[in-house]
Amino acid sequence: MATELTGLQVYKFGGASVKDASAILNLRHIVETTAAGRPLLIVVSAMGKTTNALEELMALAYAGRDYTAPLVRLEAYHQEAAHALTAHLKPTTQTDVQEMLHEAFEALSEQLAGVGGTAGYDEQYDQVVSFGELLASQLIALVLNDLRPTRWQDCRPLLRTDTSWREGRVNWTVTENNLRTALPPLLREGGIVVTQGFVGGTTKSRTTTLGREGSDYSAAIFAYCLRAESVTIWKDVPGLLNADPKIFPDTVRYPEISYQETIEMAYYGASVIHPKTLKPLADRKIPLRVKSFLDPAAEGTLIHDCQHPPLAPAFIRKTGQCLVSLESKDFAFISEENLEVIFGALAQARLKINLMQNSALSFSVCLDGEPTRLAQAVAALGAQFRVQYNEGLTLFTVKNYTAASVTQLVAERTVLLEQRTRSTFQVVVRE
Ligand SMILES: Nc1ncnc2c1ncn2[C@@H]1O[C@H](COP(=O)(O)OP(=O)(O)O)[C@@H](O)[C@H]1O
Ligand SMILES: N[C@@H](CC(=O)OP(=O)(O)O)C(=O)O
Repeated sequence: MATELTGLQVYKFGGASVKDASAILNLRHIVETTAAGRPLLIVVSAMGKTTNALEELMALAYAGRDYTAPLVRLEAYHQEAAHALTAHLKPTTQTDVQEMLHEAFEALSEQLAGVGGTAGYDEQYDQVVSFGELLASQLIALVLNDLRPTRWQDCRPLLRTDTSWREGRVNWTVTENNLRTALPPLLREGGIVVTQGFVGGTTKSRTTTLGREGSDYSAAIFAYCLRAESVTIWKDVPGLLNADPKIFPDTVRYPEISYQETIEMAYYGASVIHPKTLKPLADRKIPLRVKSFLDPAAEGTLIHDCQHPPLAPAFIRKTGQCLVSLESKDFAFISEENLEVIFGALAQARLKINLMQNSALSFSVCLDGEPTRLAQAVAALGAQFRVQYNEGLTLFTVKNYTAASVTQLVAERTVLLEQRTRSTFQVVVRE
């Protein structure tokens, strides 16, 4: 029976914020100083680059190659963090951490040893790659339990997805019902629950993942289903900026921004927030804060249902793009019938269109350059169309562009395709 829970905060900590012992102690400090006495659900990602390491292990195991060295490295990385935490934990917690790591790595070794056989690659990938979040969430639950009663919750029996391996689609009805039954009793009276981002489970108790960088989305799923008061995602940046500071100099922070603007930025590729995160939050008008785990007292960005004056132009860079041009072999115009065939083949290959443009005889699409999927689409279209493509390109999008921002962007870059609406400028370039 579902019971109401009021005042729930959801905190999401990504890989960078839990990458080592000092990051985990910083997380504990944030919880201690910002969430005292309130029900708190913490969603965590795998530590640092663990998901990449697990992907590598999976690929080696599947290819029947030796994966001992990277597995030892991954265990040593987690052990190093546990070791550095020792002085900060109660003796019983230290023992619990050691036992947890031992059991988790035994289970991972067993899983890797069983890779192969009849199940497909993607299904087995999910069983292996989910370990990062399972490990990190258990470690953090133990560390926080020294501070305040904290429960670790395996999200797999609760967050129900279908069997779209590596991109599990959420069954919202079942998930909402499960979460609203299981979590409120654990969260009442200031309790903390720590669970995993990125991970879900099927009806048959198989593990699924929600797509790379999907932990932000997990936080939104939990918040939506539990009708949270707010979500905070803790990042290594001061908030949502008008561009990635690792790529663009002189960025500015948006103190406040609407769901709609943010959804568009995420859609165009602003990697700070997973694109699926905003819709569930907007549907229930749950505010999303982006805050810096390096400066938790700073204001950050508030994303919510609001009106605001025009924002400073936002620059978004998406690398690894492929520009495909299709021309009908019989010189026929690009017609609706042709487009139906083209879109059908792209959808079949699960390729995502980032930009498209048509002229009388040719149709161009800019896609994420996923080689296997691209080859599948090209093979399907090759009989009917002359297919040409350029790989290794970059798609820039400028939202709320000005003439000066566009001039600056295209200067000294080879432009292959350009498009603009009243608010958005997009250009495919070779850098
Ligand atoms: N518009 C933007 N504003 C802020 N950060 C951005 C933006 N676009 C891209 N980023 C990048 O997003 C990174 C944070 O996101 P991410 O690495 O996914 O965090 P985590 O994995 O810790 O959740 C920042 O370090 C920054 O380089
Ligand atoms: N660990 C997963 C999920 C995730 O969202 O991670 P992060 O929050 O560090 O982006 C990944 O790397 O894809």
